[in-house]
Amino acid sequence: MIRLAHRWPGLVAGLLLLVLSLSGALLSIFPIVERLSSVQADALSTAELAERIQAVHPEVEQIRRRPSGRISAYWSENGVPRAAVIDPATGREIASADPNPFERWLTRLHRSLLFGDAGRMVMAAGAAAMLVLAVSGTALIARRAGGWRRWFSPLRGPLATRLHVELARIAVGGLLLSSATALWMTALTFDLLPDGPSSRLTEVEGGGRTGMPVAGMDVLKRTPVSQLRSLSFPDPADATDVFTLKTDRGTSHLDQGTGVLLAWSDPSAWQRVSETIDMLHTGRGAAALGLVLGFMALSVPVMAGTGFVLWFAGWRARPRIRGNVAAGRAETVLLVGSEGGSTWGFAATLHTALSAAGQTVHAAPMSSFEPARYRQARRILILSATYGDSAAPASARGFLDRLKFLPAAPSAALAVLGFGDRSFPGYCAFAQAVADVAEAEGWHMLVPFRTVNRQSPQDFACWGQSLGAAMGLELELAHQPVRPAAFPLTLVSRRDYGAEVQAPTIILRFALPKSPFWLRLTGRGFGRFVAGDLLGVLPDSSAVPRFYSLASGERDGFIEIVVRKHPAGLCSGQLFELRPGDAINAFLRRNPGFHAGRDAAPLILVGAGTGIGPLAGFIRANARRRPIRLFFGMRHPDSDFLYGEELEGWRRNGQLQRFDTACSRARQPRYVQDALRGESAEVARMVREGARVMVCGGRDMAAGVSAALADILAPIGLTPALLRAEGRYVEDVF
Ligand SMILES: Cc1cc2nc3c(=O)[nH]c(=O)nc-3n(C[C@H](O)[C@H](O)[C@H](O)COP(=O)(O)O)c2cc1C
Repeated sequence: MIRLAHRWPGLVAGLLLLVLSLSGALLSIFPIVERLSSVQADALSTAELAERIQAVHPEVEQIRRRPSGRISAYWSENGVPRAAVIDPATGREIASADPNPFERWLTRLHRSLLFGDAGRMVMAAGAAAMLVLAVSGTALIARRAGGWRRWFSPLRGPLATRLHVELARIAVGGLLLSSATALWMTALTFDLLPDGPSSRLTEVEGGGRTGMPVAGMDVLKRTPVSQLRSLSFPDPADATDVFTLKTDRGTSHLDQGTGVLLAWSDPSAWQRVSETIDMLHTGRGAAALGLVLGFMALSVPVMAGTGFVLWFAGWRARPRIRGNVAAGRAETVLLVGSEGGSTWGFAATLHTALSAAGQTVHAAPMSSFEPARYRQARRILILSATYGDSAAPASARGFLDRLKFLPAAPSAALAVLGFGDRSFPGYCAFAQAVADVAEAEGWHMLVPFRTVNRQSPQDFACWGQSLGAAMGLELELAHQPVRPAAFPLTLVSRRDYGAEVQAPTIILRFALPKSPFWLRLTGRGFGRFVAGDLLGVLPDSSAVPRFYSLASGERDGFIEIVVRKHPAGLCSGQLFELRPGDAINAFLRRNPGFHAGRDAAPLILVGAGTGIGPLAGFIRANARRRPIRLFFGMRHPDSDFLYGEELEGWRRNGQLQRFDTACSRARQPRYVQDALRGESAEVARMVREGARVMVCGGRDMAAGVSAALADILAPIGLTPALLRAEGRYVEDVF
């Protein structure tokens, strides 16, 4: 909803916003230029100023002072009205009082697009669009950052996103102010707000005398020029006419024969508010603020450009399903939960097969779930992946909550198919949770919950058969996984380990691929990454990627992974064949659940075998020298001590406080959990002081580490589960 409120005003009013912001930014320069070029006379009294001007121009009718301090005078010469900027020191004219024609044109363009009242209304609509964009943008930034307090937290994602959000979080305050004040000023222009003085002056008449010199009038002597707005002179031939003095405090009338104050009126509260708003919007009287707001307005063209690029990239990346029927007309509603996009491919295959069987099918992301719209639906089919600890993939965010809070289960029957990878501890856990909640809420299940491991076409075809049987259809789902978009990565170096202990392992280092600016802008480049993210490697004859934890971050300038050779493993087999100069096809997948973070909390890193990869990446990136302790398990120090030399170097220069190793095939075999127990007092102390524990390696090792940690933490009243709930115990297991 907020996203829609942000997208549409931006797309519809984009050009208008460009004109508004650019003209506004240029206009913000004039007040400061005027202020710097005006001769200031704030130390003078209004009486002295009026006397000097009257000495040079006896016919003077009015003196005005602008918020910049510029003084101008108005008089008639032979019946012709004249106006000039005045030097307050001499009372003489120094320049024409007419505004600069460019400034006048720009002001008209900014206020009304040069089209009078109709133009004013269009520009007001532009200001309203800007206000909606600023408010919705503020909410989106806070949501993205994870709360208001994290407003300036570091950003990730494509260049266009980062530019857009980075500028927005600096400029949004100024844009909110400029657009809200613009709307107020438009309302004033169209008389939609009251704007008169609080006590209306009744007709004031002089006492019938004339000729008192201005220099002698007490009120004018007591009014410093810094408070003056205007002084209107009376007609000397009309003894009832009076002086009118307008200052920051109000309006007064003076007898021209005695200088006596005849009447006074305060400005109304509305007037004061309107004047403040005028000042905030135009910078007149607050030139420096005006300039700051002008600078902020300059961010609008960049945000409009990047906003358009983001919308266009999202529109292009949206999965296209041919013949998708509207939600209200479909008998079958197909909801998809996907992060990397592969589940959409399965959904397209299912959509095609059901449509060919005569069904009307609507496919949509799970996040758009709204049962009230599915008026004709007889069944809802959910295909969903799982990411991390039972977490929802991107296109299914918020689904479970909406499911739980439905007033009643719909009459349509439900089928849930989970997509996942058995190597993760929470195999298909999110899809399973969806099926469990739906059953608990009383949904009728069309077929039992099933799963698809590693995008297996066979698992999918099998589920298709049971679905077809339940629907009374012949459903053959022959899915060909689509190869994800990948980048060629060239191998720079390889280091071999572990052959002697039957654990052949390599550390592979690839060059960073160079992506053109346009691809980086739209997020289609290789992307930014840190250690702990994943590299999806596509073996030559398969469309299904294998994921490896990254042992380096983008800042290191290379891509590094650690690979163990699996007997008959297709991908690891191909990686072991690589020689420097050879290339593979790979892509990046973010893994925020296993990042070291940028805070200073101490880290306890525990890994075995190839699990050292991301942990080594964290240590390498530890430029700030946060306290890190490493526990590393291997088979034999002479054979598979991965990163052995680097670890010693990192320890010497303070990036690593200490490391302990455990060797399972040494003379005294030990596992990494034994090393952890050997340091239990120190581990407990670090945890008590806020350390985070990060474990990477095989599932058995992770279970052993968890058990050891449970024993170590028991005396201080903590458990691994408690730490996990606080995000202080994370695992990356395989
Ligand atoms: C970072 C990451 C975390 C994952 N976490 C899990 C998980 O916890 N459980 C699971 O069964 N599968 C997990 N998977 C595997 C994906 O769910 C599986 O590959 C799925 O087919 C991807 O579908 P998608 O491309 O539509 O997102 C994970 C994959 C990645 C890359």
